[in-house]
Amino acid sequence: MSSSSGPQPPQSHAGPGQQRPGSQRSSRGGGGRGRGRGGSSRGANGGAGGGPSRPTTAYGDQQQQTRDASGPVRGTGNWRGNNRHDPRRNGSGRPQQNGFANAGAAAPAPAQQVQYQQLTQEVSNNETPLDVDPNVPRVRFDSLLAGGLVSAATLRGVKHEFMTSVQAATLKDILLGNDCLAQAKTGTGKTVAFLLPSIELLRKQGMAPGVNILIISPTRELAYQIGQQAQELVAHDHGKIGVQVIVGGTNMNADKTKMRNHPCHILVATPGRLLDHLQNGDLKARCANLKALILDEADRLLEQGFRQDIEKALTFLPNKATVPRQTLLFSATMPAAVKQIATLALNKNYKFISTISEADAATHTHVAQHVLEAPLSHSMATTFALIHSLHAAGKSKLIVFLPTARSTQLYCETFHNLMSNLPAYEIHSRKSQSTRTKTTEAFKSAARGVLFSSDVTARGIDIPDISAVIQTGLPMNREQYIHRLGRTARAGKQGEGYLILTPYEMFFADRKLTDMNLIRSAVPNDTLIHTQTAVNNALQHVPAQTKNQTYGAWLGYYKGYLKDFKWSPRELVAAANQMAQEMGCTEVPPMLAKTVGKMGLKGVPGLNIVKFLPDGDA
Ligand SMILES: Nc1ncnc2c1ncn2[C@@H]1O[C@H](COP(=O)(O)OP(=O)(O)OP(=O)(O)O)[C@@H](O)[C@H]1O
Repeated sequence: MSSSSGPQPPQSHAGPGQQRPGSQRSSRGGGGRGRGRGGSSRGANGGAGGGPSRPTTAYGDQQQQTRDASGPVRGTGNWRGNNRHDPRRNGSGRPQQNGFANAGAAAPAPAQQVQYQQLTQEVSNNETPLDVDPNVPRVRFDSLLAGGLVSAATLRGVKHEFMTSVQAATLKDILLGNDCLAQAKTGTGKTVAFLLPSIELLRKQGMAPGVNILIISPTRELAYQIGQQAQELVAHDHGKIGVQVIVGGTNMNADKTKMRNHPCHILVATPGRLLDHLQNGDLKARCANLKALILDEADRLLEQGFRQDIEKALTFLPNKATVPRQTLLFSATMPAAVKQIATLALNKNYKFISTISEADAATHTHVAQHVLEAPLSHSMATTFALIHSLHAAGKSKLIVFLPTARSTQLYCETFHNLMSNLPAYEIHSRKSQSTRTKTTEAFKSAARGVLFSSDVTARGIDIPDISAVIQTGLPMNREQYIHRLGRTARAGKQGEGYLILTPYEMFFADRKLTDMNLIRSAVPNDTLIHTQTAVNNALQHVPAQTKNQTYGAWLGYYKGYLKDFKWSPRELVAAANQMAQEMGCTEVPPMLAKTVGKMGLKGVPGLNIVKFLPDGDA
């Protein structure tokens, strides 16, 4: 391996004086192709440099107390492996051409770091009951009946006592039939906000044959969840109002049979499957009397990637001039660019309703948000050390978001080999839909565990009692960061957020999240050292196929950030090769020429281009 050109395929990484897998190797996971990135939200260049954070004694103290409570961390049955080395000794920064990280980059100033324990204390004293404005009297659901706004039949399905801000703020406009663009923070009850009055209108106006309300969701999991909530709201009607869900990854003929044989007044769909049915089934005819169109997570649906499907789907719906319909767009985030194109679906005189004032923070103020800077070689160890610390502190229902399906798989498989006392769950687009559904349901009802997830659960998913959300690697954009964070601290509950970035990814925290009051934190050095060695050992049991796929996906994802990182393609490949080495790959993972071509990396030195991939690597 030359120090100027990166590891040359197909040589082994372990040269003279270099580390062998499982000795002093360190690890981290990578990314892969994300589905459509929001160009507008991408950060400007900068922020590279920096290095591993200095350990905070305070976090260490907390860890110490944890140890006192739960036995010694080092050598406990929770962690496997006993090699020792200092994971920080390689430092971090730009990838060297030999694939090893730079040493000794600057650490963040200690003043920026915060005592972890003190922080949780402060937060728990600062309870915030749901998204409620203290200046506005809370509205009881049953008062809507007295006021003649909502019928007893509709209210019978509601299981809550008081309305949330967004439910109160949007009710009248929706009941009046106005088009609405509504924005409210994550976990504040937007689903009931659009379902309840829409169902009430359905009752008041009478149901027409076919689909009356069409709801579009960007993910399958969210579609099922909305379907469930709609079902709950109409359950006492004993099937008079039919609710159905159609999503990709399932049998289309089964959808058709169900729509033919059972009532389908409210249809929840993901964009691709919806379009398929509109183009290739009889759904267009079924929508002939459509009264309401609802886009949940509207900003995501109007972003590149989904927008074309939505635009196309709209062309199959009845002309609004002949069949008037109401359109509702809901989301926690509403970038200006989306507001501009919202008229694509909305009437010109639509109402914009937001329960987030301009001065208000985009996220819940009762959610402490931490940023941990860790070189790529220690991202995984930092993540797992953090999980361990949180678990030891009794915060044991966690979600870890990763940039790609493959890195999600790598983290989960490694975690399986590492922590035996906390169940791990894995969800991403490479899993079958039935597995995804089962995993979501199992994790929803679990008392504790770690869900490793790609962005398929980033938006809308309502999992009770998530103690903390960890985001490792670069989120697709600011909005996605907010939605992922929003999986915790829902419905007024407490929660914490952690963002683990490499020094060159720090531009995202520094430029895109300036208003979030991120707290610089660090995992204590001794915990990190211990975890790193355990991770190295655990990685030896992860199949080469997972590592190879993680490598390819990482290149695909981070290729889009070269400008932000101020990297050349060669530096990108060098960083990927370094990652492969640290994962314990014995050679640079193979890639097909056509894949490399699609990524725009043709001719970049350091890649291992092969004619055929090993079995199963595709
Ligand atoms: N009026 C209410 N009072 C108390 N809890 C409520 C109320 N309305 C909804 N909830 C609960 O709040 C939680 C979050 O609701 P929901 O999933 O609709 O939030 P959301 O605003 O759509 O979140 P996201 O932006 O993440 O999609 C759910 O568990 C729901 O049952």
